Amino acid sequence: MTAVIKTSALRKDFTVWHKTGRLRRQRRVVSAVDGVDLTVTEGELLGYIGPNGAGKSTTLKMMTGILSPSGGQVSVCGLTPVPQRTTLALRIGVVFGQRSQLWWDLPLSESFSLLRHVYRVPAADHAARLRRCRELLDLDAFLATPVRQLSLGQRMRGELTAALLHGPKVLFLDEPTIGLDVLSKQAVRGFLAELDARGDTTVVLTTHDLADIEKLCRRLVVIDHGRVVHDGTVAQLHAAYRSRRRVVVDLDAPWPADLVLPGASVERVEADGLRVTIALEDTTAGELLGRLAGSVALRDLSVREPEIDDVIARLYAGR
Ligand SMILES: Nc1ncnc2c1ncn2[C@@H]1O[C@H](COP(=O)(O)OP(=O)(O)OP(=O)(O)O)[C@@H](O)[C@H]1O
Repeated sequence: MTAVIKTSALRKDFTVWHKTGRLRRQRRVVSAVDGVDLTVTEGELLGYIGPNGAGKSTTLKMMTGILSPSGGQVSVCGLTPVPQRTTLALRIGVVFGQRSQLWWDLPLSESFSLLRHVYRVPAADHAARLRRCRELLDLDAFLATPVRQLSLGQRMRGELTAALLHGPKVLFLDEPTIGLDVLSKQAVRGFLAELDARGDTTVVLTTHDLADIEKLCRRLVVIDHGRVVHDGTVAQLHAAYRSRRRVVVDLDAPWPADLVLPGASVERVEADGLRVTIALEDTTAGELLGRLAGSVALRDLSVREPEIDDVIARLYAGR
């Protein structure tokens, strides 16, 4: 597999000054990215997550040539981002929440035409890519609307299109679903899933919306205080943090507090003892059911898979 993005011991330090008195200031160095080693291969869709201030945007800015590293190496499409920024711009697409590639006073469609000239895209390629985006992102209803009048969800769909019209090899997305309504989120996720299925674009996605991760990413890199604390699949993350399945049982008579459940623990008792949530630690739902059937008046039962929010919350809390 070809490595499209490679970083080794990548660092970024910022110097910040704090006021310590009326005229005094103290210098402090913040290591926003503190030795990140990462390899992303062609066609991967990588989720890059972490709590606020973890260093996600700073990493993306170094990968896209906006910021120079303080140390280590970064290469994207075989190029060194800052010195080769102009060449790199032709090979990557970028959607950063705060920045826009669109012309605010022009209709969306005119921004797309201008971008074709900026990137010198052959007309047929441009038309084919735009057609696909129009279909998948449902753009037609607002193509003639000036960008400043678009809703956030409409603009984000426009930004995604703008980032892809020159056919980049790598797409960097910083919080593409933040603040979007349910339908726009679905449209963006569906679009990214389709992009992933085609396999010709490598995507790096930062998000605080863990549903994005669950729906889209096989591989997840978690960064905290500038360091990688997990690199693997979502399933591996659950295994590492011993995520547990839960069984919720509804009863006809209150839960007997003295009941012993080997390999499981009672997490919550509600509804006057008629609903109990049990975490499976070292047993299966089947074994638990067998045990419960002889001891309590079961009315209903459901099994809940571990939620990624839980495991991520535990990971962040343990830092
Ligand atoms: N230009 C800057 N000058 C000084 N400090 C900065 C600068 N940019 C980022 N930082 C600091 O570097 C750290 C990492 O910031 P970064 O924006 O990369 O985090 P993030 O993971 O993207 O966070 P968020 O989820 O809140 O967007 C933070 O402590 C931040 O305050």
